[in-house]
Amino acid sequence: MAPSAIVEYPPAAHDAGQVLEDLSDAIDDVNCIKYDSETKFDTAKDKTQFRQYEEACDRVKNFYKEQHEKQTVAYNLAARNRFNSASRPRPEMTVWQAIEKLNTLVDESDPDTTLSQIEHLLQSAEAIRRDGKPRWMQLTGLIHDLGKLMLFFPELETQGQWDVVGDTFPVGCAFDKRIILPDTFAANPDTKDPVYSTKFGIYAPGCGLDNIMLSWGHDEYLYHVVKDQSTLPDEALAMIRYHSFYPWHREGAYRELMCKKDHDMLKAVQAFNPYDLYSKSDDVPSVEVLKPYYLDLIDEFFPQKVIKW
Ligand SMILES: O[C@H]1[C@H](O)[C@@H](O)[C@H](O)[C@@H](O)[C@H]1O
Ligand SMILES: [Fe+2]
Ligand SMILES: [Fe+2]
Repeated sequence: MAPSAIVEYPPAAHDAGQVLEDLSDAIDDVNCIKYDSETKFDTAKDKTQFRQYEEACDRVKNFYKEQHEKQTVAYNLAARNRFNSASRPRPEMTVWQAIEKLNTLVDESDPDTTLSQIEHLLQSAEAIRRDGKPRWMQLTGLIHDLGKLMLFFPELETQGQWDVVGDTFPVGCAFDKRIILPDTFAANPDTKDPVYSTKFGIYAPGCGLDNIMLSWGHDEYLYHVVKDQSTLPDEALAMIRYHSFYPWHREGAYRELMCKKDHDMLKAVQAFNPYDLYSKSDDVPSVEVLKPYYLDLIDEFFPQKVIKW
């Protein structure tokens, strides 16, 4: 360390904000959650080449056109009711069985990978592990897209991929221009609704993201499954629930709906995002080699092993 970096005590300047920031950095260090460290990827692709939706292929563009037309408040309420219905038979399987089951799915919304989901999940988890992040975060990387299993559960009556994958955004208030391909909302009936088409719609400023209906899909579904059946911390739950909410965590939209807690959650989600996105160009991992390590990790945070999906 260069001599100029030696900190004098007592500090010359009494900047309370700075002191607090230093303290919070120190606490993050202790918790091993240093969010701003350099993240390394064996990336063949540079970061500006990801998420290029205007230039994406028809598979992706058609996906978003359909999703943006069909994600309405009415649909959202119906999907949540189906999920919460006490009479819904809940499929049961371990987390690893769920990962293997998802293996056949290729995500139609994704311009950056055509790998199977098991490979995407292992790439994310391995990138987090490589950077020395805590075990709960590695596990979050491993499971974050398991909500896509919805597609295989007929009781949830998913309508195709449009109500399972892709970016998310709130329904019940105006669709922000910072959502990808924003013009494709024109045919969504909620854009003609006198309340849902206004800036805050059915929400109040500062009401908190917990009180917002995000478009229905794999994030929200998995969040509810994991919240009740794992010992993962709040940051992990936020990473799962909001990882597809790019207009918020990347573009800065909908910030006026946040409450105090959401600011901490935003930092966590932003810390998670590069591992989800940029690991897509990493080497394809070997499932068999990695399996024993991740089986242990799953056991650590899912005490009852067999999960109700
Ligand atoms: O295409 C992707 C994919 O479906 C991801 O799982 C989701 O989290 C992203 O936000 C989305 O853009
Ligand atoms: Fe996802
Ligand atoms: Fe992902």
